[in-house]
Amino acid sequence: MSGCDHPGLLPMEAALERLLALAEAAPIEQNELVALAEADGRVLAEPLIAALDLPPWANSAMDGYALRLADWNGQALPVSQRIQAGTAPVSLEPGTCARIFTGAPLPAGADTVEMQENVELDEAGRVHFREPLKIGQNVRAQGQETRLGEGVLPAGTRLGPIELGLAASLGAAQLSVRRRLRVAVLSTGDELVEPGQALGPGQIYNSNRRLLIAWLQRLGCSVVDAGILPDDLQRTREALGALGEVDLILSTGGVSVGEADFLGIALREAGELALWKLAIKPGKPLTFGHYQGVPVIGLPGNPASTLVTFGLLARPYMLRRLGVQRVEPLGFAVPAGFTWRKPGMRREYLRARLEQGRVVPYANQSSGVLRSAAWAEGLAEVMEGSTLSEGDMLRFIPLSEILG
Ligand SMILES: Nc1nc2c(c(=O)[nH]1)N[C@H]1C(S)=C(S)[C@@H](COP(=O)(O)OP(=O)(O)OC[C@H]3O[C@@H](n4cnc5c(N)ncnc54)[C@H](O)[C@@H]3O)O[C@H]1N2
Ligand code: MOO
Ligand SMILES: [Mg+2]
Repeated sequence: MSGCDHPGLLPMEAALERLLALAEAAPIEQNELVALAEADGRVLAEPLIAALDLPPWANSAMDGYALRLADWNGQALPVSQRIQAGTAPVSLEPGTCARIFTGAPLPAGADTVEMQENVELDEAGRVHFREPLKIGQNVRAQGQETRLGEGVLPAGTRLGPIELGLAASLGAAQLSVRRRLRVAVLSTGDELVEPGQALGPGQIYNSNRRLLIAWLQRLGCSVVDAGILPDDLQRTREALGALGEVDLILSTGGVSVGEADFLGIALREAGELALWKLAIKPGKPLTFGHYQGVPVIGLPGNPASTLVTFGLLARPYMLRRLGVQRVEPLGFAVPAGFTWRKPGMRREYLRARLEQGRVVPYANQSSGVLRSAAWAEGLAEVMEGSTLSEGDMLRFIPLSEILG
């Protein structure tokens, strides 16, 4: 495999680097306190600091008997108390053991738990332990997971079920999170009609709007639906200018070189385009600019181009504005289940599946075919300038890594 530069097309890494630098220059810095129940998908604004030791007290990892090992010389021990989870034990009487259950606090004086399967009880109810016993066995020490005051999650953490569970375990009822990113979604195209309406000649249904709004909602954004914009320069200027209250305008279509592609023109007259034309397929005419100070990402109109550029470029940009550090999907290396004979000038993101551990691309990779992505489990990355034989390794980015 070898790299290959295309004059005028920006390589993927450079495009992403530029976008992330633009994001860092426009960070969202307002925070809000939200209940845990509302925090899924949000970004932590301040580190989560442990307000207690976890576990708060030493407890038993097993159902069994607690003893002080130094008190035991092989003799049977009487049971002096019974301790269930949720109760407070008294100190262990010397020369005795305590009946104890999983998650119950260890009584002061005890340091070891034996599981009930390993002991025998005699008629007098005394417990016969067997060698060997190891001091501390089956005891979960106070603070073994987390110490009071310790930083548990850094600011910039994207909260999901695991982080919310962890915050709950530390007793946090509310978290300080970045406010939602406000994103306007604009669909450009004279041909677009909303589902539910009849199609006229030359018309198609608007799929990008639904795709993007659902995706943005999963990302925790607050969405302004700016509807459909006709292919008209003056209307484009007006529409962009009317969306001032948002953090980002996300449009689809109108960024290529056609005579009805006005989004790029409107952005260019408003100032410098920070980004246009990338060495990727699909997604070449991806555009970034500003309109009256508001960042605008112009996603190419073809639905698979919208999907790829949103997932691999716009999504990282948006997360970085909220302070998330790791914003790019990792993916993993898998062997190709296909051959690739013609090295391309652009890096390709094939809509593909894994079959028997190998990447199989959808047969029709046209950027107009959204069905390819519904069939796919991920994006298979074919580097610019490379050829592939079956079994050669390439990166596979599961859609699940970028869809939320
Ligand atoms: N002469 C050239 N033509 C094109 C080039 C080029 O380099 N030279 N690039 C092609 C590539 S690559 C792409 S990608 C598209 C991008 O076009 P635009 O972003 O300008 O988008 P449109 O022209 O408005 O639409 C493209 C295509 O997508 C359909 N579309 C648009 N919006 C939606 C929507 N909301 N829902 C469903 N489908 C949508 C539209 O009907 C077109 O078929 O340009 C190539 N052309
Ligand atoms: O970049 Mo376009 O998205 O190849 O079809
Ligand atoms: Mg066009």
